[in-house]
Amino acid sequence: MYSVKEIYFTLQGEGAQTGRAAVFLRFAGCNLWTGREEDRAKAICQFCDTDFVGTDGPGGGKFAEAPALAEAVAAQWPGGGKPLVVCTGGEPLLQFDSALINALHTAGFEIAIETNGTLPAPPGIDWICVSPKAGAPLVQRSGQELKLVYPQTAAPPEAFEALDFKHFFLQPMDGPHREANTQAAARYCLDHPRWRLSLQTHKFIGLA
Ligand SMILES: C[S@@+](CC[C@H](N)C(=O)[O-])C[C@H]1O[C@@H](n2cnc3c(N)ncnc32)[C@H](O)[C@@H]1O
Ligand SMILES: Nc1nc2[nH]cc(C(=O)O)c2c(=O)[nH]1
Ligand code: SF4
Ligand SMILES: [Mg+2]
Repeated sequence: MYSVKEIYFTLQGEGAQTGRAAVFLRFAGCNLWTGREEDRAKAICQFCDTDFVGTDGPGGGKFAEAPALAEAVAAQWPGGGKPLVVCTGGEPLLQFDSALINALHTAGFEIAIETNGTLPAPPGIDWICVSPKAGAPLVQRSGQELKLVYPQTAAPPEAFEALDFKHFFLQPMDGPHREANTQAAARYCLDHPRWRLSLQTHKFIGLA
């Protein structure tokens, strides 16, 4: 059984695949926050910008089997190009499994995942984006991109730059200090050129 908050078609707004059309498959639930505002201050991850509670979003629901979920994802793809699904959440690795990887590949999709890295990714995922969180164990230490929300005092970029990733991104923390965080992230990338700046471009243009 998969609990899905929402399924929708948009452009990947972040990281190395920015601008690419993708179906977003957002799983419900996370291991670093309940998703309830009253719990935010005591959560391990306190800056989350996402509603991942419940299965009530567009295209959301409970899916008993992987093929049914893959079919719901495929129904959102308009045709043409290389179909891409971005599996996110919440924390997708709480629910993601080899049955779903097989079903999405069978449906013709390239599979990307956005994860906090606290759980190991099963084999077969085409694009792994890990976004480490201060105070949480980092288990998934390899992939295509590491996208660190910046700044996190207890998770400085230097702690991650030796890991096995192709791309290293800093993404300014959204919230009340977004502008200052963006300046600080840009400054860090200027001073440390192996890091690149990832802006959440979908937010500029009103995409979800
Ligand atoms: C909502 S999370 C879901 C996937 C997974 N739980 C994770 O944290 O990577 C998707 C992406 O948004 C980032 N993110 C969450 N809140 C943010 C914020 N306030 N500002 C910038 N990026 C944020 C996360 O770090 C992650 O890269
Ligand atoms: N357009 C768009 N791109 C994204 N890339 C990662 C996102 C996420 O929430 O995981 C996200 C998102 O929520 N929207
Ligand atoms: S780990 Fe990801 S989904 Fe969970 S609270 Fe943090 S940013 Fe949100
Ligand atoms: Mg998002």
